[in-house]
Parts: sequence; structure tokens; C-alpha cells
Amino acid sequence: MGYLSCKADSAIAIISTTPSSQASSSPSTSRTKQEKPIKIRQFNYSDIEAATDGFSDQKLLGKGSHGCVYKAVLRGRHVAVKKPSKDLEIGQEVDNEIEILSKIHSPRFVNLLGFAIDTKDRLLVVEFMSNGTLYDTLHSNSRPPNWGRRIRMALQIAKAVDTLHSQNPPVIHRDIKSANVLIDRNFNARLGDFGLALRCGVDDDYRLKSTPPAGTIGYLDPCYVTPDNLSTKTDVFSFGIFLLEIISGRKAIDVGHSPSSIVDWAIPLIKKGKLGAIYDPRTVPLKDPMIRKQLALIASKCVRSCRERRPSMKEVVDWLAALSKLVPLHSWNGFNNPCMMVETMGRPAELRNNQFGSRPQGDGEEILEGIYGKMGRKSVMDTRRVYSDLGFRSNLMELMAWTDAETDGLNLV
Ligand SMILES: Nc1ncnc2c1ncn2[C@@H]1O[C@H](COP(=O)(O)OP(=O)(O)OP(=O)(O)O)[C@@H](O)[C@H]1O
Repeated sequence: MGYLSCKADSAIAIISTTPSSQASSSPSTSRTKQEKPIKIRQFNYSDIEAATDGFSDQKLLGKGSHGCVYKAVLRGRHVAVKKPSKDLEIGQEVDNEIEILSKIHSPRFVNLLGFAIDTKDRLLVVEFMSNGTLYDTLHSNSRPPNWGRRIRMALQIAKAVDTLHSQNPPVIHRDIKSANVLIDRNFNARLGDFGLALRCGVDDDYRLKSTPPAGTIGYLDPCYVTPDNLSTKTDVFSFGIFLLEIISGRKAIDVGHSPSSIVDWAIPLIKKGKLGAIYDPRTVPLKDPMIRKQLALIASKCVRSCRERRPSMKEVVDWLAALSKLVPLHSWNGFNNPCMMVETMGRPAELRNNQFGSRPQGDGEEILEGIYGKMGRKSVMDTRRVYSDLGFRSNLMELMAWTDAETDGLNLV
């Protein structure tokens, strides 16, 4: 079928449900003993069309900048179907997601189950996550998760990112954010949306060198300004923003607050020792002040302006694992979670057609104005991807310059 390139060393098994596709696409015979084959199924496009009632609004789970996501049942299994918009760049993201996820599988990812193609469209079939995104859970839920749950979710995503970074060569996700963290039926956080992910560390990799910086405003590492600035520490920065979001319940960029950037707001407070001010007031405070401090410190270290001094994701995993042992999990304290979906239904109406807009147009200056609300926009900027050259870098560098000095003197116990 010529859609997935299967290298001899990969362990992919493509199972076809269409008579036309060939079982010969499977290189599973060449896999080594340790590798488990990843079964990627090629679905019949018309079967998916039927299972989504012709991509009807009733089956719509949500919209992102890349297209729409629908709920379906395929072969008795609940799945999410990603239907990208017809845009060349988006089409490349879909191919990329297939390429990355057909080689790595993890219980910490929203895994790829299969795909479908017809003459004009291609669809991705991924695992269905019945409890929505962490973004919705944190920002649209009157009963957000307790501290035990939050730390565990942060740890699960840290492990997911570490799994990517531990590949050979490492994979960099480039779009870590709460909107790309989905919550499964057991309330485990899973990392999704690998459309921007890139393999790095291959010296002669033309693709890596020619791919412009991309990510989401508010989470984007200000050091990442040219293709060769990409490193695993780019993800560490975004993870730090994500952790501040989990701690505070505040959005990465929120033009309704001043300062609107979570880094600009939280780090000076951490610096002054005003930790109580950054913790989400909707949740009963963490009892142990040492744990409060450690958690804030991990986030601060991740967003250091000097990327060499940011921790590795492995270190972050170790620190969060130690903290999570000290904070009891209890049960989810948000059983009326509006993000929870009934298996047979789409998303609650108020969460459909939500805040996710299209990519911002314009140069870095315009985008920067958007970030700081100078244009008076009230739209949520933090979930939008940016592909432009990153003209706002220097401002962010200034904002964060002091973080290095501040976190140098602080040590995790
Ligand atoms: N596997 C899934 N299971 C259940 N719901 C999902 C799944 N994937 C996505 N969704 C829902 O669809 C919405 C849109 O997802 P999508 O990945 O297209 O965009 P996004 O990541 O939120 O934004 P962007 O594309 O701008 O990064 C999500 O907010 C989520 O509510």
C-alpha cells in the first residue's frame, strides 16, 4: 500500500481489514526477540465513515487546530478517529504521527490503533480516552483533581516524555501541553498528539535540519529558534510550564490575568517564597510545606533559561516518583467531572466547539502582542500552535533570565 515505510529493524505489524491491502507490509518476521510487534490496522475508510455516522456532530469529541476528532466503535472497541483538515502541513503531521507511533507503543501514550485512506482523506484511529483532556479537567471542572492525583498525572506524563527521550535516536514531542494529555477510564494521564514529534540526534537527517521550530504559544522553549536548536530540553521546558499549570490551575497564557504568562507570574512568587500564592486555591492545600516547595522547585528547574541546566526527564521522573509516594492518591475528587464521557455519547455540548482556534497568522511581534493581551483579545491563546519564526524569544529570555540564579542555590532533597 506504500503508506507506512517499514524498516527492517522496526517491529510493526499492519493488519489489513481491506481486501486490497497486502499482508506483506508486515516486517514482524524480522523483529528481534525482545521487541513486541506493534499492530497497526488498516481500516476500510467507509467502515469508519459508517461508524461515525458520516462524521456527524453527535459523534464529535472535539476540535483542534489540525481537524476534528470523532468517537466510534470499530470491531467492538471504542476508538477516537482523527480527521485532519485538508491542509498540506496537517497532512504531513498525520504521516508523522503514524511514522512515530507505529514504532513506539506505551501504556503512557494515546496509542495508534490504525489508519484509513481514501483518495482525498486519511484518518487516524487512536485509543479512546473516556475522561477527556487534562486541560478541560483543570480549567473547566468545578471539582479539579486532588494533589495526589495531580502529582501522579505529572509523573505519568514525565514518564511518557522520558520514554520518548530514551529512544535511539531520541524522539522529541515538541507539543507537550495539558490539551495533549488525555485521561483514560482509570484516570491515568496519557500523552497524545505526536504530529509535531521529531527524531533527533541523527547528524545527516535532512528532515530534522529543515523543520522549522514549532509548538504551542505559552509552552514553547524560547531557546528553540532554529531547527538545530531542538533538543530534549525543549520538551523539558514545556513540561515545566505544564507542571506550573497543574500546580496552579492557571492556563499557560491567560490574557484575563496580569501577568498573562504563567512563568512571568509564578516564578517571581516562587522566588519570593510565596508558594501559597501559586497553588490552586480550589483544592485543599498540600499539608507538607516541603512537598509544596519541592514541586514548585521541579517546575522552576525545568523552565530555566539556560537549557543545559535544566534537568533531564529521567531526573524529573525520579523526583516526582519520590514526591508521589509521600502524597496519598485517594479517589478522584471530581466524580461530577464534566469531562467524563458516557461511552455511547460524544462530548458534553458545552465542551464541543470549544476554545481551540486556528493557528495564529502573522509574525512573531503580532503573536507576542497576543500573548500579553496588548491587542485586547480575550481568546485563549495557549492552545494554539505556532509555526512562525519566534520573534518573541528575546522578551521571554529576559523574563526568565533570573530563574537560573534563583534555582541554582536551591537543591532538591
Ligand atoms: N483519543 C481521544 N479520546 C477522546 N477524546 C479525544 C481524543 N483525542 C482528542 N480528543 C478530543 O478532541 C479534542 C481535539 O483534539 P486534537 O488532538 O485535535 O486537538 P488539541 O490537541 O486539543 O489541539 P491542537 O490540535 O491545537 O494541538 C481534544 O480536546 C479532546 O477533547
